[in-house]
Amino acid sequence: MRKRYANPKLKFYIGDVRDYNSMLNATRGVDYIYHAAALKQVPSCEFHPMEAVKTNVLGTENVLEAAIQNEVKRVVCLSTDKAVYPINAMGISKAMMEKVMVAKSRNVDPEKTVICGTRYGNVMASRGSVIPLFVDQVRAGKALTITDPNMTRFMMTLADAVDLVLYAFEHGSNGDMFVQKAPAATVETLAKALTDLMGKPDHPINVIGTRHGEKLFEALLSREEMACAEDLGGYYRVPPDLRDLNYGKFVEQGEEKISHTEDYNSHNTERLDVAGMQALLRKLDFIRALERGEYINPED
Ligand SMILES: O=c1ccn([C@@H]2O[C@H](COP(=O)(O)OP(=O)(O)O[C@H]3O[C@H](CO)[C@@H](O)[C@H](O)[C@H]3O)[C@@H](O)[C@H]2O)c(=O)[nH]1
Repeated sequence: MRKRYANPKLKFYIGDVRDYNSMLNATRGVDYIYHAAALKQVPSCEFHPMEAVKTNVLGTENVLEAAIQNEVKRVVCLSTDKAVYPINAMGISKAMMEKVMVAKSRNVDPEKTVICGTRYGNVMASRGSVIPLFVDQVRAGKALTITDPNMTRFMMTLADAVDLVLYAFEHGSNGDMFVQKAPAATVETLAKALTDLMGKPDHPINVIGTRHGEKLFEALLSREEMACAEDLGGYYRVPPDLRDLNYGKFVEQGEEKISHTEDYNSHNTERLDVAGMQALLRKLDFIRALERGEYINPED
């Protein structure tokens, strides 16, 4: 990266979010932090859950504590839809990360530091994800490995994800969580959209079944969060729960609105059909290249 960007404004440190002192050192004199460091693969976290705890939970505590100590003005923490109603170790560790983020933000002086977060769904064509995998399978003449044709996922481009983080950066108050309203598609629709775009509409498909730790659909906001979310047009803002530790407020007072609210998930959001999915795919350079019969690495 140092050679690729060759920019004197960039500084690189050797360090680890697991090590508080290295975070303290790396955040000295810093104004803003985008905290994206994470173990993000579902299967590896499932087999090594304590590694996920160390990086995603304790690492976040280190980043935030160092940011507070060094009076960093703003910190945006990146989370995932898998942190909502989590069922796998990666999602559970990210849910705990969010709790750490909100707890820290409660006790911080907003004149000095603001800590907020974002949650997003699948970033299309990110490293190790299904779109580059399907493209490689088509190019290699191998059958597409579909887990469950009816499984849905929110679909976001990298540009959408960056916009969301910048929106949170500009508008966040302490403890706020931002999500972007996003469409979703079934895996079957995604596969059809891709094979058609690549001129292989009859490419074979192999249904392999749901993988370890996977959900049929993802939620970006729980129904409790939907009940207090502020609708900002393209985004939702969820303010932190600021009830204090007065136990009675949790036990004796309910919230009727929650009973009538649905969560915001990839089954009930806008559903893309094949044409809609293709329109979104065409926003990616490497997909437009594929349509022209060229191949460029999606990570370049
Ligand atoms: O061979 C495959 C691989 C995946 N899928 C499906 O494709 C969808 C997307 O899978 P994948 O691209 O592997 O992403 P996820 O497992 O949903 O996780 C990604 O998206 C999350 C947000 O939901 C991030 O938090 C994770 O870090 C990131 O890896 C899922 O429905 C999978 O079941 C298949 O059908 N066949």
